[in-house]
Amino acid sequence: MKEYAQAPHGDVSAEQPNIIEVDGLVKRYGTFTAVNGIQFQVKRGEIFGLLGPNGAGKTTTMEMIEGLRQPDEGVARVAGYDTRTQLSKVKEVIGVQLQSTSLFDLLTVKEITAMYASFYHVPTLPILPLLDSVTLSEKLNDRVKNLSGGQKQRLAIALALVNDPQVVFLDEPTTGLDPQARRTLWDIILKLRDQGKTIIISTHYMDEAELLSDRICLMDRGSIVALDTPRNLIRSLESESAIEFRVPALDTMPEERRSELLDSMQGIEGVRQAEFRKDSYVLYTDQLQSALTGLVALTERDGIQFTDLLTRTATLEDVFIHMTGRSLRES
Ligand SMILES: Nc1ncnc2c1ncn2[C@@H]1O[C@H](COP(=O)(O)OP(=O)(O)OP(=O)(O)O)[C@@H](O)[C@H]1O
Repeated sequence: MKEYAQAPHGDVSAEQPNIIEVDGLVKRYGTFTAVNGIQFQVKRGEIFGLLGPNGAGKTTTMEMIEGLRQPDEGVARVAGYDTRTQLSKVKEVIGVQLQSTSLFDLLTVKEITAMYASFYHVPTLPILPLLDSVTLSEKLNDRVKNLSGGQKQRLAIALALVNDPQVVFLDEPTTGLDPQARRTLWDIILKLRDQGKTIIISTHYMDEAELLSDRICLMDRGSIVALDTPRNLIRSLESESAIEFRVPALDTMPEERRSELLDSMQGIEGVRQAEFRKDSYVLYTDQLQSALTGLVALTERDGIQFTDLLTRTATLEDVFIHMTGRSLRES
């Protein structure tokens, strides 16, 4: 199996010019504010991940940048073009992956690609090499309805690339796909970046965001909670490792005793942060050995049994929980 651990994060030089500028974007639906005054820049050639739980405002943000949705306030510029007033220019330089459900089921792969190409006034890419680049050349004459989920998503990406755009928008491209199909798509996305394309990808999978993105914009409830490289986001926890375990006696423990226990754990040498989450304790540390030793000493002293102990490296999920108090999945 291919090894993804070495994904080339941070290749994009800080000196690259901005290709997208988002300044104070707001979107309201009635009294509900879906996007609440966000601001960021995307550099040419980077993969920029929008990561957040369902309803965080990722799609709305992307659609305002694409010019598909009018912001109530603020400005988005793509390659210098204002998406409100220069939409036809914006359309020439962007490609947008459509959700597979909106593809025409009865057309063949080749026909739908030719149809999309015919929409453009700018020169489009030759169809066969384009479909080959998303490993669909063998499916040329198959009807869209007969494609698998992964093949449909690859076709949707090919359609987004037909005008050879500078910026490609991918909205949750791997949702619902099996692990192999996700990996195939990741390969295609990384190759697009190698070709110099700028990619904005939204996802609620933290592994995907971490693997693909040069920088990640963590969103929650319409706002940006953090924006940095995956490595720096995790570093912001100041803890490389997390220790998780359960204490079965907790169910019968008085509330006061529970919080005393959490305070004691917080006091273990090397523990930077102690949290109680769902039914488990989570300790964050940069000194795994001394935190573990301290935990064993504490529980022995107080006669507390723990179970299901595991140690792991800290992840973006931990960053999100630290920032918002909720997990990416449960929000
Ligand atoms: N047309 C609309 N009318 C009313 N509310 C809307 C509309 N479109 C989106 N919303 C609401 O705005 C919020 C943000 O939605 P958005 O689709 O941007 O989130 P998201 O982060 O992309 O989530 P998901 O992963 O579920 O697509 C949600 O609470 C959603 O219900």
